[in-house]
Amino acid sequence: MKELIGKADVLIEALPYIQKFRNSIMVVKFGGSAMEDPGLVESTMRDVVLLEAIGIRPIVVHGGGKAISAELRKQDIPVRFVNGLRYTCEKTIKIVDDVLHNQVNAALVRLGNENGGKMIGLSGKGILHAVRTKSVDPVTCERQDVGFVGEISAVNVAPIMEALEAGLTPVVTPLGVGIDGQVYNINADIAACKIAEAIHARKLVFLSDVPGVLADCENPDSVIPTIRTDEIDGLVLRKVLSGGMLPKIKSCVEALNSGINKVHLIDGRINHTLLLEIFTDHGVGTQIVRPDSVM
Ligand SMILES: Nc1ncnc2c1ncn2[C@@H]1O[C@H](COP(=O)(O)OP(=O)(O)O)[C@@H](O)[C@H]1O
Ligand SMILES: CC(=O)N[C@@H](CCC(=O)OP(=O)(O)O)C(=O)O
Repeated sequence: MKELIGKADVLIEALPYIQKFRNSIMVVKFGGSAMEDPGLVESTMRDVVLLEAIGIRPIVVHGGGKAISAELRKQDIPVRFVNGLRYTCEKTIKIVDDVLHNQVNAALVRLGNENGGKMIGLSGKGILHAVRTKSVDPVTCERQDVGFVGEISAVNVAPIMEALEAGLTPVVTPLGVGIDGQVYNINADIAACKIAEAIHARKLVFLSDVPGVLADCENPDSVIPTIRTDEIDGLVLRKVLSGGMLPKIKSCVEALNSGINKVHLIDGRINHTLLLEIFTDHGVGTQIVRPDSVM
């Protein structure tokens, strides 16, 4: 009996958070690096189903960088990243489109629905308008061509809003299309931030393969619990942030500056980390805030 009452206590503890976030739109960026363990992927999608079931309106924007790299290697196509962005040649963009849509998106939607969710896969191609971009070195500002990589010029929120209004959870691929019809590869972190901005999401959470932003990448215990946006340039210059963390943090700053209240970076390799972040006060991972926001 004691054990059963304990379970009910857990539900009651979540009550203020359920009341706070009910009807709120929450963007969950599910990184490819947190998708290595199939059991965890299913558990994460089940957590999203729980959010949906209690009246929070989640939008999943997923990555799939590791799955894309694996497919490129299988086809003997070199894998190259420049400041966190994949060099994307003509062959690569086709593989990116195929892997994101047919492998990653399809699997996430299926897992969500098998667990009682109402998920719908949406290609970013109907949502993200893009123009070809270059990679910019965060320290030297040197620009480098990275092929068919897009910068988001506009977000068509209609397909996402239609899905939400129909009670569905959109699961979105990070792809965009130019006015000429060219498909562009878009970093999923940037896609998640731009969608969160355009849709005025209440919360934006990144699930990745690190416990948070680390002061020392070699030391998993060095998580920085809170980072103010005005501290980020210093972290970049001191090379505390590198690789995949660069587009993530850069786009978080833009999202915060355009009205998103808080961004959270949490460890997608830990079971139920998303629920812990939303329904407890324990503060897992790193939160990124504007200097003026109350902590
Ligand atoms: N200071 C830092 N703290 C944590 N991770 C960092 C840091 N700097 C660079 N990284 C790298 O960023 C990676 C996460 O970004 P990325 O590989 O793009 O993951 P995702 O698939 O979740 O987008 C980590 O695995 C780590 O290698
Ligand atoms: C331009 C660019 O780098 N696009 C990414 C898109 C997928 C992605 O961002 O996946 P993660 O979130 O798993 O890193 C790529 O090709 O890997």
